[in-house]
Amino acid sequence: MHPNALLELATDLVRAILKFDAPADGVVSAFFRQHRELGPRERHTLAETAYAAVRQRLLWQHFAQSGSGPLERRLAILAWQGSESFLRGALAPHEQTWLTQVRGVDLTSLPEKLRHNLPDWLVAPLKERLGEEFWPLVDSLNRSAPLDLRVNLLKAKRESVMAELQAAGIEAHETPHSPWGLRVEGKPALNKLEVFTRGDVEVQDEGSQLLALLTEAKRGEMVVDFCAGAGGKTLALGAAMRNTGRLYAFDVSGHRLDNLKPRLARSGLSNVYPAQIAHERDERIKRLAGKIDRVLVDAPCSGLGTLRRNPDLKWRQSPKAVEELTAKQLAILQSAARLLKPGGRLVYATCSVLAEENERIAEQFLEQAQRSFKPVPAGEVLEHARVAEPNLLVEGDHLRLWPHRHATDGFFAAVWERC
Ligand SMILES: C[S@@+](CC[C@H](N)C(=O)[O-])C[C@H]1O[C@@H](n2cnc3c(N)ncnc32)[C@H](O)[C@@H]1O
Repeated sequence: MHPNALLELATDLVRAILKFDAPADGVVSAFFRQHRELGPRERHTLAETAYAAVRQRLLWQHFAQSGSGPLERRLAILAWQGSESFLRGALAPHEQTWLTQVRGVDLTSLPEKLRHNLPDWLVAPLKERLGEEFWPLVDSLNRSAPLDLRVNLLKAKRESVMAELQAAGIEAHETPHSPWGLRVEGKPALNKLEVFTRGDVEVQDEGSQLLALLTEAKRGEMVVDFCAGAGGKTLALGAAMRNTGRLYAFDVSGHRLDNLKPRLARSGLSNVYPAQIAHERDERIKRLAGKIDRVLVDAPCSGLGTLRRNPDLKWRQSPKAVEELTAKQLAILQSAARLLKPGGRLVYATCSVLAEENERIAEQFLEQAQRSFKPVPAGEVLEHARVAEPNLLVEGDHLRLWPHRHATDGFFAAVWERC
């Protein structure tokens, strides 16, 4: 494709993605469905450029005040993630001069807002919580997330998967904490490899694996994954149960649960019972009250711990949306808690970094449930689950993961035992 034709497409995609009227990954997929002629390298350049435009939107918009031509073309030029010579081949002489001038600006001289590219309402709580670690977090959010795999121990061992990947020219090493995890070098396509189609591995962030490990589901137990979605954690729980007992995968979204089906087929699990529920007080929940050994509540949340993968969320979320979510989170947690039998374990988790969605929900839950639930320190559970160096993963009684500290998404989890 001619360089300018690709830059024009990048301009169109940047225009579409910056409307923020739909999740960025959906906008990119829809764009590629309309442009089936594009090859993998072109798709990669377009997607990465669009994501870079979202990640550093404030900086690029500041620079794009100079220059000429359509604003989105200037943004696409600034955020370009393909080859430099290809880009230069697309630019008119005045654009070349402008780009060189802009690239010469000393970024350290710019106001903070243009360097962190975050909305004000998010900056304040992050600075308060992280202090000097705020800037390392900002740096980590501007990098892409590593590719982590969870080995399905029902079917394979970590060493054998590593050897098979290596034979396919893919370097992978053990994740630092999860005993199930592998971290792959680069971003190789995996979905056609036998090790994947056979169900020996699933793509899963190490942080998500740690949430399943905290649940410590065991052989023969009755377990509920209350907000199962496409079942990333369901699959990990089912394998931990060695395909025995009963694992209910609940979600209000039938569409998301449908995405669990092919993954379930690959995994070899037959102990999983997916079920769409109408809401958290569904009849099904009432029928199972007091009968369940372990419940994982991977609650719907702002997703602000996943900004490396979903940078659009920082512009699409708002304090009002977070407030609405917190009411839902507490309601789901309280309802899910009724499922547990005495001695049973409840795990509440989010992929948010905000205390409102995390510690505050855990506190409110315990205030109302202190006679029936007692907190369990996450560090002790992780140690018991053979997670390496659990002390690095916790703040007080809770699991707290950060992209800049742990190279995982931002995650929170609290654990309780039913008295
Ligand atoms: C963070 S996602 C779950 C991701 C999933 N556990 C995984 O590992 O792939 C939260 C899920 O909660 C679901 N949800 C929202 N409201 C719910 C409710 N009232 N009861 C149960 N699930 C709910 C959403 O449909 C969404 O799939």
